[in-house]
Amino acid sequence: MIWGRRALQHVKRFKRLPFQPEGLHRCMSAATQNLVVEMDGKSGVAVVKLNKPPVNSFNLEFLTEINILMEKLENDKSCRGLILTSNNNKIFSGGLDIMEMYNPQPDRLAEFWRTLQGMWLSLYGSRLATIAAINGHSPAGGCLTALSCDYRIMAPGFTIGLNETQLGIIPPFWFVESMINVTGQRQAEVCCQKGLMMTTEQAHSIGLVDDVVPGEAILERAHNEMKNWLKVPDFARQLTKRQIRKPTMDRLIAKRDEDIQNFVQFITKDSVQKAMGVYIDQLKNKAKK
Ligand SMILES: CCCCCCCCC/C=C/C(=O)SCCNC(=O)CCNC(=O)[C@H](O)C(C)(C)COP(=O)(O)OP(=O)(O)OC[C@H]1O[C@@H](n2cnc3c(N)ncnc32)[C@H](O)[C@@H]1OP(=O)(O)O
Repeated sequence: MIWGRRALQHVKRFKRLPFQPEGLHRCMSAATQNLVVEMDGKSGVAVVKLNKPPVNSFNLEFLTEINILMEKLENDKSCRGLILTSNNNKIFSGGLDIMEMYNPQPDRLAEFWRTLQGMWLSLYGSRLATIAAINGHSPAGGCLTALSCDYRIMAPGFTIGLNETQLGIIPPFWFVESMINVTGQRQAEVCCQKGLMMTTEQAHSIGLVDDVVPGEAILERAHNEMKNWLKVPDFARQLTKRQIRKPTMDRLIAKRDEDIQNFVQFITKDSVQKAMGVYIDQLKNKAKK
């Protein structure tokens, strides 16, 4: 588990999650209730439901909460698998909280990005078998989160993609590499450059999604798939995953500060702030209609 020093400082502001590995437990975060965790001590599978209305967008506090939980699961020897889904059956995650990037305080903006890097590093590099049960729309940061898992199951009728270029934003190299590593270079070139939001079926056809299952059956399917992953001895699976993912992770670890600086410089540009203001107005007006 890889932690930024500043992220750890931030973590101290949150209460510890009352995590109990034995038996079936439902544990709500004492701090914000943004995560619903169901841990089955018998199978060693934790189901984590994103539960931050209205759209499970990732702000600094939510990312920190996820990082705390990931650390707990990583350290819990009885936990072997993680199924990540949403408590909202229409939206898996709306991606990064746009309000974190609009009129930001530079220090908080940098901390926000470092914490997102931490979330990606911990999920992408997790020793756990990880399955995303994508039961709703999953743009941008939502797509990145799904891409960080080992396997993706998606319900029909929704959209997914790294749509940053459509918003005039450049997806960072680790977003793009996550896509390349799942879909291959050619498909990643097309969908990242064009900022495509794909239907479930389109995402399935390019390998971004491994399986398409109706929303009501998605968790059952995820549990069945998890059983297959957990038939493999943990040690062999974990080291193989590490071998495959390490070069991508190492590239971000080596450039973490530079990546934060690029992000802060880019987001605080007047032109980017102006475009973001227009985009937020469009979102809010759409919501009013
Ligand atoms: C070198 C260079 C390096 C540069 C490096 C820069 C890298 C940046 C990388 C960025 C990654 C990202 O994830 S950027 C974020 C990208 N995400 C998006 O664009 C998603 C936008 N949202 C949507 O498409 C939709 O809202 C969707 C999630 C499908 C849900 O649709 P619905 O119709 O169900 O709901 P809506 O009515 O639209 O939204 C409900 C409310 O939630 C708000 N809302 C929706 N998405 C939100 C979001 N992401 N953040 C905050 N708030 C959001 C709306 O404004 C509404 O607020 P009220 O009106 O107050 O109720």
